Amino acid sequence: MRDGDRTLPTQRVEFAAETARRPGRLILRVLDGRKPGETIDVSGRVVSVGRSGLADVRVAHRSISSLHFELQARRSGAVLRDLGSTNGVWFQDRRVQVIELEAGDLFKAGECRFVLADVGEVEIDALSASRFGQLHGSSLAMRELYAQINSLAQTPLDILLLGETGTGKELTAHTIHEASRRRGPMIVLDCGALSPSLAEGTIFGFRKGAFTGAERDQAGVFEAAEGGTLFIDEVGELPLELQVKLLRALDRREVTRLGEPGHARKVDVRIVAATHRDLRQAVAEGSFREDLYYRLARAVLRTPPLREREQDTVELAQTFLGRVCQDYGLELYLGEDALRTIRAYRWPGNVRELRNAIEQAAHIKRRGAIGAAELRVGAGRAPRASALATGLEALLDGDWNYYEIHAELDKLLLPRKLEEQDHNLSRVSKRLGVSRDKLRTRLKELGLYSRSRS
Ligand SMILES: Nc1ncnc2c1ncn2[C@@H]1O[C@H](COP(=O)(O)OP(=O)(O)OP(=O)(O)O)[C@@H](O)[C@H]1O
Repeated sequence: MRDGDRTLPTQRVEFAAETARRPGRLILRVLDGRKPGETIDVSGRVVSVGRSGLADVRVAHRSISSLHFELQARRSGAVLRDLGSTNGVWFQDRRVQVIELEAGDLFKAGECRFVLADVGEVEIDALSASRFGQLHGSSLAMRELYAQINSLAQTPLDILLLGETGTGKELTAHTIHEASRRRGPMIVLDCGALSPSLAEGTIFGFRKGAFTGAERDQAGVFEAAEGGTLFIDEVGELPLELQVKLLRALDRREVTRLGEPGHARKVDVRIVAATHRDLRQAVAEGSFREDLYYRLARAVLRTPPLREREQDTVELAQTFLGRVCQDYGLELYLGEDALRTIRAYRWPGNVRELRNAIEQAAHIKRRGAIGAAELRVGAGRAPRASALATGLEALLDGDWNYYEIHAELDKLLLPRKLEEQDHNLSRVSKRLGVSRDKLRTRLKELGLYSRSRS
């Protein structure tokens, strides 16, 4: 694996399944459009509404974009998000990007009015396990994922994994492969790292002399994964001309090496594809082929972001710490204030961020209790550009409300400024042009106060 993970031998364990309930039932009333007054049950975790067949719910009206908005169920309502529509989403006469709705709220998309008529729970299957294959976590969101992997792994279906960066898509692919009991290997093809000139040869293989530099016959990743699983990571980055060829290979289960026209080779490969991009949006924009999307999306799994499974953070932190200690012969544990910091920090979504924070702290401390001071969560230890590229993008794209976004920005900003000023509150308040009292209140609200001095 590319990320320093370890491959464990496949364990055959029987897990008990249970039924559980989670938010997910949404009833939407469409007041305009072709069938005014129609009530639609849009139950599901995230539901898209638009004019095209790509949307989960189609609303035929000229003012509605092909993918117009999305609803995500919450405990007592739903998060409504504009999907880049032309005519916008409107709530109380204001155009909104993301807003939290309660049952009974009326909103507009283009010229059509909708009411979120009712919300409730749906019944789901979950496994009673705190880990499954290489995935850790005992939150309901993870246990639902385990149940889905468990029921899909041994089917012949190809699987599409959707989820934000660093939420465990690759680990999920490994877990699917292990649980599938397919005897061949799992091969990883990272479309984001493919060199354009070598991409086709890497995927489908080539014959000696097929192009300059092709000095010997070479199998592609499909053939290398024979009898096993081909994990196609960042499939949304695959150039359009290769998307056609990939679709053909998937449909016919055969590949043709470069330089061997007319000589197709049969392959027995299970495909698991992943992307952090919204592929339906990419289809709507024309950068991803619709037929390939439907081919890949026959079975879809979502890896939940950390913010949807906060109860897993301490468990994951302990797991990561155990691994560094084992690898480097360190003797460390998480102190009370570190545990408090881990619980209090609003992790945006990325498990990798949590792992990095633990690993850095372990190398700084080396022995004894890791305290909050070593755990520089959200303190912007990454260079500014990459913090902006990953953290902020995820934040702005995520379903955070106004106050949460400001809190996340402050959690990045304030620890950085405190550190620059040697944790001196007066100097930080002067530097930022905000009163000392206001700054102190804010630090307290965010659980950052204990680390600063006046
Ligand atoms: N459920 C989990 N249990 C244990 N570790 C996890 C879990 N989810 C993610 N991780 C950790 O986070 C890191 C990122 O996971 P992974 O590479 O599978 O994510 P990804 O979604 O494929 O990321 P990217 O989109 O950047 O490729 C892994 O190295 C792993 O250590």
